[in-house]
Amino acid sequence: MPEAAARVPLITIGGFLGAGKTTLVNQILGQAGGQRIVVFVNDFGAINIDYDLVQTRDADRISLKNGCVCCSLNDDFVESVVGFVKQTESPDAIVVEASGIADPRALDSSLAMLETAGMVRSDAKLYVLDAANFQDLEFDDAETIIDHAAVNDIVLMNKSDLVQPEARRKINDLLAEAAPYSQVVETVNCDIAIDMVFGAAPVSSKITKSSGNELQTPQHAKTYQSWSCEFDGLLDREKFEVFAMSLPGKCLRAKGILRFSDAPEEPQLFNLVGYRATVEPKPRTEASALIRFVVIGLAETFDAATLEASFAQVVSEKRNGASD
Ligand SMILES: Nc1nc2c(ncn2[C@@H]2O[C@H](COP(=O)(O)OP(=O)(O)OP(=O)(O)O)[C@@H](O)[C@H]2O)c(=O)[nH]1
Repeated sequence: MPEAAARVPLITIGGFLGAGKTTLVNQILGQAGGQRIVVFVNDFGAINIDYDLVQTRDADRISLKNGCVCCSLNDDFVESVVGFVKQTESPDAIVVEASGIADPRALDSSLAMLETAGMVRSDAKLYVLDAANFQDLEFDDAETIIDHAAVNDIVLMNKSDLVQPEARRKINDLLAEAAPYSQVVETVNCDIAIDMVFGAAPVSSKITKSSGNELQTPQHAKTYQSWSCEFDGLLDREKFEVFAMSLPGKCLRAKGILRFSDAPEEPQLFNLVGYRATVEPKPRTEASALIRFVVIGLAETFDAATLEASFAQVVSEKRNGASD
């Protein structure tokens, strides 16, 4: 069995839809300074957009597609981690970004297996909490977020730039009660030092709050549904803006890599979290030039057919493609 020090350090990143998990992955990669960090990305939905946004070379980002890591992907995940660790030049560290609907406890058994086999050293478990969106959540959703946050070593109270000190204090109070062993760090764009996350002694094993049932049969508190499309073409910017404004209330999260007919060579990154939408130039990666768009919502209110029809009105040119 490899020495503990020789095991590859592994951290996990959880957090609700749109909290800033991919932003955190890129913060860590930006501070890696030549170290090789392999990133596992588990988007919910058929198209893994976060994969495109993780700023590392293709071979070192692994998309866990077609499901949520807490439900269906643990075997693939374990096998893939083992494959990387056994490479002649194994990675310096591994980062796992769970999907925005995953229960952070769900990876515990896989991580325990990998640790027992001497493959990885499980470092900090991180949870990104969207301080801005938290204020708009219904009571049971807010409870779920706090419950999920509480089983992590470090909680990033992210988007601190968007909330008043009083709101931050309330969240801090809730976390102090529910997560006394977690370290809470207020962040903007998940600006945390890499030294804080690697080598940090996990404290989550001390946490007693998680119930045995949840550990064995992780369930999502709610049922989610997504609609996505991917094609080679262009969108009408004004029509897209009207479409985007119609989304809040119909979905929880939307994101996309878009190309508009007035600037086809300048791909844009669209993000909608709750009621907050942004469009900005897409960071450069080696990824594809196709338009990719994903909308995620609660199954009980989600209307994929209407979304698809509305989005079709926004397309000004389509060369080929597919949607789910
Ligand atoms: N104002 C503000 N925006 C932020 C901050 N952190 C992240 N964002 C924005 O929030 C949006 C969602 O960020 P992501 O990193 O994609 O969130 P995510 O958790 O990976 O999203 P999913 O994987 O879809 O669940 C993006 O538009 C980010 O630029 C922050 O601290 N402040």
